[in-house]
Order: sequence, then structure tokens, then C-alpha cells
Amino acid sequence: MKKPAKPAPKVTLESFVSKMLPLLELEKEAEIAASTETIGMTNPDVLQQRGSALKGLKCVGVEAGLLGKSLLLLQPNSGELLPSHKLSTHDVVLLKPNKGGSAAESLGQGVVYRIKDKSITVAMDDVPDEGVNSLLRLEKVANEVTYQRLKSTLLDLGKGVSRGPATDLVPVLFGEKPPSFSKTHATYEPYNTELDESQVKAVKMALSAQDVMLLHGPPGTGKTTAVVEIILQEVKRGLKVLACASSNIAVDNMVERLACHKVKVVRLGHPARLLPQVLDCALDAQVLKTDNSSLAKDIRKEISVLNAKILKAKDRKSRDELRRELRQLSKEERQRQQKAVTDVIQGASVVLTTLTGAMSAQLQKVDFDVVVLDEAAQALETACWIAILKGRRCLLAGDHLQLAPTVLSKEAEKQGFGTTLFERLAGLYASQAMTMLTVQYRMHEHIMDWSSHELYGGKIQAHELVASRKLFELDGVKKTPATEHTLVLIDICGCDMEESKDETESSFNEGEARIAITHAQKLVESGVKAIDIGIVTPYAAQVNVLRRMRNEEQRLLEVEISTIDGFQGREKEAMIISMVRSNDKKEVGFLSDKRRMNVAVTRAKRQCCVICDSDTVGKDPFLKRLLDYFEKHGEYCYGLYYQ
Ligand SMILES: Nc1ncnc2c1ncn2[C@@H]1O[C@H](COP(=O)(O)OP(=O)(O)OP(=O)(O)O)[C@@H](O)[C@H]1O
Repeated sequence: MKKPAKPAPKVTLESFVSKMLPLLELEKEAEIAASTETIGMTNPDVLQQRGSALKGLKCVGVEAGLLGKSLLLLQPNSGELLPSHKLSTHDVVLLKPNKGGSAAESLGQGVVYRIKDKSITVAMDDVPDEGVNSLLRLEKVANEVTYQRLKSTLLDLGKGVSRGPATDLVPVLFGEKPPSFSKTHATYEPYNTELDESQVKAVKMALSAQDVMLLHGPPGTGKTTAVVEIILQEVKRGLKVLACASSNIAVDNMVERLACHKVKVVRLGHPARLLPQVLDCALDAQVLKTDNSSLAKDIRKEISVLNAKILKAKDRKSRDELRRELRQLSKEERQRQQKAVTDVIQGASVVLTTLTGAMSAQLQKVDFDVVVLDEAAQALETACWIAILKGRRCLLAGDHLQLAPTVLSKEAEKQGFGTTLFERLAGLYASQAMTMLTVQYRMHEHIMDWSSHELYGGKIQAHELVASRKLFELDGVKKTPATEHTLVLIDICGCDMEESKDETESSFNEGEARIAITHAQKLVESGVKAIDIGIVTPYAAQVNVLRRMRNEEQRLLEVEISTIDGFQGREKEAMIISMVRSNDKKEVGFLSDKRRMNVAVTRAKRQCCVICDSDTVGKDPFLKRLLDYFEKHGEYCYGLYYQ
């Protein structure tokens, strides 16, 4: 078996903190440079070209938002598609009048709630009093709070952790003390009786871990399923759990699966960022139901009455008197609110939030028995510490053989800012504290086998329910040349379809994009639903080309198109991968990153179609093996005749 990770160089707590503090600054600068906070230096047109602003929008509707928020639906005034941009859901944005330079005063701040081709929805606390009826623009802002939180976590860690719940855990995580497991083998009565052997082993190991345990979950192996069982078992033992992930969607995924059990779950976070189905578990929703919260509401009514009285009061003495009363009431209102929040959090068995959310004031004085980090191999190590310092034990679940977190600063990346705690610990403790899930529930075995042998030492097996599922066995799908094969390789070598570069130096390949769209059309004609098809590519410019072509075809509008990085964690019945690179120099760029191709191929459940120039791509030994595998086990088609 290949080594699961490169042996990590010895990292001490001191060396980690002193190395990461300056790298954090570099990353923050890179994010600010990429956003609009270089106010006065960058005009809105340049920002739009860079993808961090959207101009010429009109507000076409306001929906009553979640938990008191307002959702503003914005569309291009032109009625056309949104121009290509780099905004994504959960980004913090400023709403500004369309006219005026970068320094134009904002109408308010919001969070991107939903993005479609022709509209963007922003959640705000209130609809701005003025200006929303004129033309508007949105500007992305760097999330300063995140950096402040990361920095203060590093400083806390640097001060030493002689007190606090994680005192005994920290030395283990820096390799000063080995991880330990209780001798008595954990026995437990499962909530989920369907767990496979490797999942059961992982649950037992987690329950007997005294400090840290790593759960290695290759694609589709039911990592979150095992994590949820572990959380439920810990709660049954009377322990309090903090469960985090770096993305909101992964946190909500855990909330959803826990909510159907009788456990007290509370989800922290901005309501605009939560899935509607988990809103009942949201802190705000639960606080509103408490007695203290209704008392606070009554007090707010009294405050309004007092404010009105102050305005009408004739003499200074009575005004002062009323103000004193007002101060007293405001204090009481605050205390009641805080008490309501504290009560909900104290009463919960499982608190769930994103990693940065774990640093919120609401959790400042709360300790946990266990901290569970899902998607841990996609989180910055610094971010993991935010949560870890709050608990006595930790469980990290992830897969360091899929993509690591994105680091914007090239220099910070080079110096190791993106190395994850999961990867570092896998290097330290693979044989002592890590277990791998080995049954996968997503892919046909031909799709899985390449990944299993190339990255996981051939240890993964496809569950019998999925091992031989074909695309044409789906309801309503006919067996045609397009649907009959599990693996398809469409080769554009010699087809005169060279790659090009856009103004941001991102690569695209119109010829490949046309073939990808043609294959999607053939699938739809054979009865595959557009929503069951995904197209991924490593390059943002190719995403734009593909989306433009897709939008010309009504039947394909629901085909999802994304970068590979943006599709991690997702799955589709049929996936099409456009590799783009086709050049005389045989350059493959970041295609050669094994982890990226691993993610791309393993999104597919029943069919994986790769489109590439075998002459360029095949120069890389790793990619050559991938092409050989597809040729041997799948259908080879020549691009020129693929129409
Ligand atoms: N023991 C099991 N028996 C049957 N189905 C299972 C089992 N474990 C997981 N699954 C199914 O496999 C799918 C993937 O599970 P889950 O979401 O837990 O995986 P994951 O490893 O977290 O996914 P990802 O690869 O996206 O990280 C789900 O549909 C889940 O219901």
C-alpha cells in the first residue's frame, strides 16, 4: 500500500504559532486584494472584471426572510445573465448605489443567500430605507472577523494551554505524547444498525479514544454516517459534543441527520446561511421560544414607550429621570437575552457550527467533552484549533487524498499555510490513531477501482447495491451508445482543438466544451434527467464557456457546471470532466494534482466521461495511467467524430 501521507516534519506548538502568524497576515492581504476593500484604489468596473463586484442590478423583490431577515432578489437591469463573477453563497457583500466610485456609501451589508444564472439573493437584517428602487451594485468584502478570530486563536495557543479543557490534548496533537485508547474495548448499542464493518470499527475506536482519533473516509464511504453515530453514542454516554465543519453545508448535513433522533441539538450561525430544513435547530429559533426571550421582548416594548416619552418630555429633570429608567431597562433586556442564549447552549447535548462560528462570543465560556470535526482535511489547521481548544478529546474525520483548503496567497501556500491538521496527524499517527472506511456507497466499481488503486492502496470495495449499477438502469433511461458505458474517454488529440487563455490567464478549450455539451445532450436524449448530470473542469474560464453553451440549450439548463474544487462533496449519476489542456509544450498545470483528479472522478455514481487531449495530458505519468485505465475498461471515442 502507498503511504497515506508524506511524513510531516516535526512541528512544535511554538514553531507552529510563530510560522502561522505571519502567513495568516499574508493570506489576509491576499483576500483583501482580491476583494473590494482596497477602497478608493479600485473602481467598480475593475472590480466587476475581477469578479468581486456585480454592477447594474435592480431589486425585483423582497421576501420575508428567515428569522426576521429580509431577502432581496437582485437581477441585472439588462434582463440578461449575471456576468461571470466570483461571488458565492455565504459571502459578505455591501449593497451600494450603482453610480459613484468605490468610496460610495453602502446602503447596507448582507450575506449572499442564493445565486442563479439570472439573479442573486442577498439576506439583510433590514431593507434599506432608501435607494433600493434605483440601480444597485454588490461588492464582496473580505471577512475581517474570520482573520481576527484565527489570529486570536493562534495567540491563545501561543500563550500555552496550561488551563482549559484541551490541556492534555494539545501535547498529543504536537507529537509530544502518544495518543491513548482505553483498554476496555468499547461496546455499544448502535442507533444505525446498517453500519458496515469498517464503520463499526471506526465508531468503537472513537469511543475508546482518550485524546484524538482520525477517521479517514475516502469518497462515498459514509464518513458522515459514521460521524453521526459517534456523536449519538457520545451523547448517550452523557457527554457534551461540539460538532464543526468548515462549510455551512457540511454542518447542516450533520444537523439534519441528528435532528431525527431525540437529542438536544443547537445550530449556531447566521440564519441566511442555514438550510431551511435545519432552521428549527437554529439558536435564534430556540432562543425565541424561551421565557427570558419573551420577557426581553416585553421589555423592548416598554423601551419604545419610554423613548417616545423622552422625546415629548418638557423639562430636563423628567428627561434625565426617564433616561435613567431607560438605561436600567436596556440592561435588563440585554441580560435576559444573554441568559436565554446561555440556557439554550447549556441545555444542548450537541452544539453545531462552522469552525469560525465556534469562536463566537456565545461559546466563549462553554467547554465540551468531545469536539468532532467533519471535513477536517478541508480546513486550515489554524481554523481547527478554534474548536479543538474547547474540548478534552477530538475526532477528525476527512480525507487528505481529496482537495485541501484553498489558500489565496501563493507565498503562504508555498510555506505550508494550507497543510491541514488532518494531514499532519495522519503523518504522525496513521498506524496508531487512524482508521479508514473501506466500503463505498456511491460509485460503480469501475469508477471506484481507479481511485482505490491509485490512492487508497486498493482497499476500497463497492457495496453490492452500487457496484454494478448502470446509467441505463435508471427509470426512464434507454440503453443507447451514450448511456451504455460506465467509463467513457473522448480524445481530442489531433482534432485541432487547442486551449486558449482568457484575460485572467485562466485556460479554456471551446472544442472540448462543445463535446461536453454534446455528450450531455445525448444523455438527455436517452432519458437521463439534466439535473442528474454534472460537468466539471479545473479551470474557471472553462466553466464560463460551458455555462454559456449550456444556456443556449433549454433542455440542459439544470445540468450543473462547476470547477472540480467547487464540486467536492457532491455527486451526480453522470459526470463529464473536461480537462482543457491541449498544447504543444504538453503542459498540464494543476491537472497533475492527484487529489483534484480523485475528486473529479469520484463524483460520478454510474457514468464518468473524460474529455481530454491524450497527447498533452498523457505526458503526465499519473494522468497517463488514468487514460490507460479508461481505455482498458471503458469506451474510447475520437473527438472529431463525436457530434
Ligand atoms: N452502512 C451503510 N449502508 C448503506 N448505505 C450507507 C451506509 N453508510 C453510508 N451510506 C450511504 O452512503 C451515502 C454517503 O454517505 P455519507 O454522506 O455519510 O458519506 P461521506 O463519506 O460523508 O460522503 P463524501 O464522500 O461526500 O464525504 C449516503 O447516501 C448514505 O446513506
